[in-house]
Amino acid sequence: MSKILIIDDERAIRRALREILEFEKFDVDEAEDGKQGVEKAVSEEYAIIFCDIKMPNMDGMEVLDALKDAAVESPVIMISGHGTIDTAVQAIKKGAFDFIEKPLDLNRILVTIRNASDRAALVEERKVLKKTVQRFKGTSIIGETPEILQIKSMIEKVAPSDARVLVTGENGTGKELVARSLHDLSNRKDQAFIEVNCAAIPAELIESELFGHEKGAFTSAIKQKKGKFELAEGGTLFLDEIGDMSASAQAKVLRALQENVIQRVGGEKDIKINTRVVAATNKDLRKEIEEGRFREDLYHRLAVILIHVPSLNERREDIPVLAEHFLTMVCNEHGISRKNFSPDALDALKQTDWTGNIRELRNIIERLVILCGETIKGEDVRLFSNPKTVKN
Ligand SMILES: Nc1ncnc2c1ncn2[C@@H]1O[C@H](COP(=O)(O)OP(=O)(O)OP(=O)(O)O)[C@@H](O)[C@H]1O
Repeated sequence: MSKILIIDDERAIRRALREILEFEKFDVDEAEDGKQGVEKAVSEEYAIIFCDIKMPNMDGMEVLDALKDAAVESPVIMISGHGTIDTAVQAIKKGAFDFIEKPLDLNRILVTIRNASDRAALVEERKVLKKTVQRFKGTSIIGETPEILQIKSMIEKVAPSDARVLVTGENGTGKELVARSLHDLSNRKDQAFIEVNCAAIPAELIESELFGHEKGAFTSAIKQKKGKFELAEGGTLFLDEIGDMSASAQAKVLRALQENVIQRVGGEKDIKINTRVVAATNKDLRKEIEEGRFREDLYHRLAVILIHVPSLNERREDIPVLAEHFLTMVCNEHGISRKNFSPDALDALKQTDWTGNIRELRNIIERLVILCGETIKGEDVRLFSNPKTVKN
């Protein structure tokens, strides 16, 4: 239920407004002077604020200024008496949403509330968009160790070419982030980036997933479907966990890469494709080849450029900058003011054994943000990260 704040020194006005608003199923809060009103508006989020213009000590205009300084975004509706209409007009110029006049008119109040609610919904939408943009921005590759700087420079060099790239590294090291950066910095950036997790799709479905199928190709193929190679036309196809692909799918992917054509399952027509392939694996593909599980010819087609992402334990110097980055990101996502790390918290994070790499670091920071106070301390890290993994 939306909450509305009434700031007015006159109890009778507060009571009358409250009755109207509660009848309309709003949750109502009151403040009997400007100072108390500002305090409430800063500490709690209100859908709408009603504020009297003429009040002793802090008047409505001063309240408006204070709310603006505190970046309170709730629409403010001024309550104006006979002598204050001019001031009410000034208030609108200053950013108040609207004003109502005493004596209170039910219809006028309801119309104003409806308009303000629409505005509040827009403000909310803008906040969500802002967070999404921040999250998206947060996907740039963070790190300053020589290993990461080398990866970034490699991405910049390789991205604009159409060369295929094989990204290797343990789970959670940032392989997908590398693949996305390659796409974002390429001439294909305005076309699709399509991801296929080869390990997550059952062997019997992977071919249809990658190449599509014709109607009737198999029992459940009730209509024709395009595969990911076609959907990524002009863009980038990211084949994640390629080391888990079945032998028969490997043979078909090889043909697609050699000839730049595919055939849908159950189809006979060759379809030309212009799709850049970036693949990733946490497996040692050389070993997979030796043991007969991965085709060497496919390996050479995929690994024109090799980018290896080191584990987080191999680049502990990046932990503070990554931790600060995730702290900002997580606080924004949760809509709370930014917390901070004490120096010993950063030391404790640096000493932790990160078997799950950056994904695990991000998760632990989210846990710390939710569970700890304003300043996250070393003892918090030891308590809330997996205790067995902290090195002494
Ligand atoms: N250098 C980095 N800077 C900022 N964020 C990163 C970095 N590396 C990884 N991340 C973040 O860590 C998480 C895991 O990264 P990503 O999914 O790219 O790893 P992955 O190696 O592809 O994992 P998996 O092998 O399990 O698929 C993501 O949220 C990603 O945005």
